[in-house]
Amino acid sequence: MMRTQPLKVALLGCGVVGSEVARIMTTHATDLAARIGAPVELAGVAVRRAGRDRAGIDPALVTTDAEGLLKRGDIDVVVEVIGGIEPARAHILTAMEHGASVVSANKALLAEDGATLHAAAAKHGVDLYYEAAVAGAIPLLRPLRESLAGDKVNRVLGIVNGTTNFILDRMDSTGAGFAEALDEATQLGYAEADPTADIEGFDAAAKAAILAGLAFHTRVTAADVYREGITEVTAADVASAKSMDSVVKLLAICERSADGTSVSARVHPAMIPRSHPLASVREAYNAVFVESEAAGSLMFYGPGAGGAPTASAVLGDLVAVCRNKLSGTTGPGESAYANLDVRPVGQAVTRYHLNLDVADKPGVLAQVAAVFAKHDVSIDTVRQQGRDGDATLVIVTHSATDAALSATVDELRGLEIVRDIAGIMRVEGE
Ligand SMILES: NC(=O)c1ccc[n+]([C@@H]2O[C@H](COP(=O)([O-])OP(=O)(O)OC[C@H]3O[C@@H](n4cnc5c(N)ncnc54)[C@H](O)[C@@H]3O)[C@@H](O)[C@H]2O)c1
Ligand SMILES: N[C@@H](CCO)C(=O)O
Ligand code: NA
Repeated sequence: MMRTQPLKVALLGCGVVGSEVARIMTTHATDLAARIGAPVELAGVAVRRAGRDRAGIDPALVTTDAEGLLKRGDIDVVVEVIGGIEPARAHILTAMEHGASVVSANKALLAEDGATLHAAAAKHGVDLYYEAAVAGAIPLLRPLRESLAGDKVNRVLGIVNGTTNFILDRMDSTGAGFAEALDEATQLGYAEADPTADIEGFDAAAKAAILAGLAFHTRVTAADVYREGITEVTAADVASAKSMDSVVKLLAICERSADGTSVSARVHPAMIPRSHPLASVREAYNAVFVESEAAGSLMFYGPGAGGAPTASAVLGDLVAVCRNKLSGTTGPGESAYANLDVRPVGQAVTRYHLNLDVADKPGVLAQVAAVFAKHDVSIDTVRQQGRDGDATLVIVTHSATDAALSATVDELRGLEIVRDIAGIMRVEGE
């Protein structure tokens, strides 16, 4: 039976995502009502600046007083698509205190202080859903939170930032340098005016924290995630990867340790073989592998950004929390019972690629190999390219800790025969 009394929705923020949420709520109102079991009504839209023409939105609903809207007392669900930490956090807490469930796309806030929001949701008996916060439209958090709740996830590995994937893809396909590829991403509207959060890896690190928390039932914040962006990736690095039939991708990697007692999360550029499924993720798409004990490897792929795709995830959450409201229940809350240690990256092991410019004379290879051996870094392959008396050694190691590799590089730099070390990059996916 369809309830005739509508569920009231307050929209906070009416930018790229918010305007698409409002549009779909209007154009798909009949279907949404049928799926929920009650109509949903846009009861208010909080914006930063009033007076703008917002297509399809009744100007009478628009307010700059978000707190006033939330304190009215008749709002059932709040959709937060402002972004950033404050005032988004304050608004979400006010909404929950007044009995509203919350749908948010705010990865920065969830990764910094998800615990406070989850605690408030539990205290006030409301929902907190945020599928749009990671990998946009791709259903990923619900599968982790619900579909895989009976399995044991060991690893989550993926491309979770569209802007940087677009830049690296262009560098690979055209040979462009980083700055040139960033310009193109900006012109095409992929990169924001201030692209720092994307290119320095903050956006991906926030997403990695959220993924690790859900995957391992452990609180992981953005500060726990090791982070390197792509600003140091050069055309030469990409060319070097190409010569090894590999591509450079910005990866988010969340792992359970072999003994199962700790987890780690890291975001950094890495070389992966061109044959790896993540290598074929082009332009601004996202893709995430989830490796779990019983299910094996699952791959999630699709648009990770953009107004309409992100709104799709928001609307899916909206339907879910409205259904819960109607049936007087809430969905799963925070699951952090495992409380595993979160390891620093220095202890995480990966393979490394590096280019050493060395003098081309007898004994050089042995001296270089001795330094690797001294720091317990085992060499997998060495390829030598000669150049007028000098040579470049392209070295790929077996798995080593970041700390061991750094110590190796430091000592190599001190050798008289080593002219330069470049292209230091992790190697994943083999
Ligand atoms: N755009 C995407 O592709 C995408 C994808 C996934 C998640 N997200 C997340 O969605 C959220 C919104 O992103 P967006 O791309 O729509 O950003 P946006 O900048 O286009 O929109 C945010 C809107 O909020 C408004 N705003 C700022 N402060 C406000 C306040 N105090 N009260 C009311 N409104 C206020 C701004 O004026 C702006 O219109 C962010 O958390 C973002 O990380 C975006
Ligand atoms: N800036 C983000 C938006 C989606 O979260 C990206 O490029 O992936
Ligand atoms: Na998603």
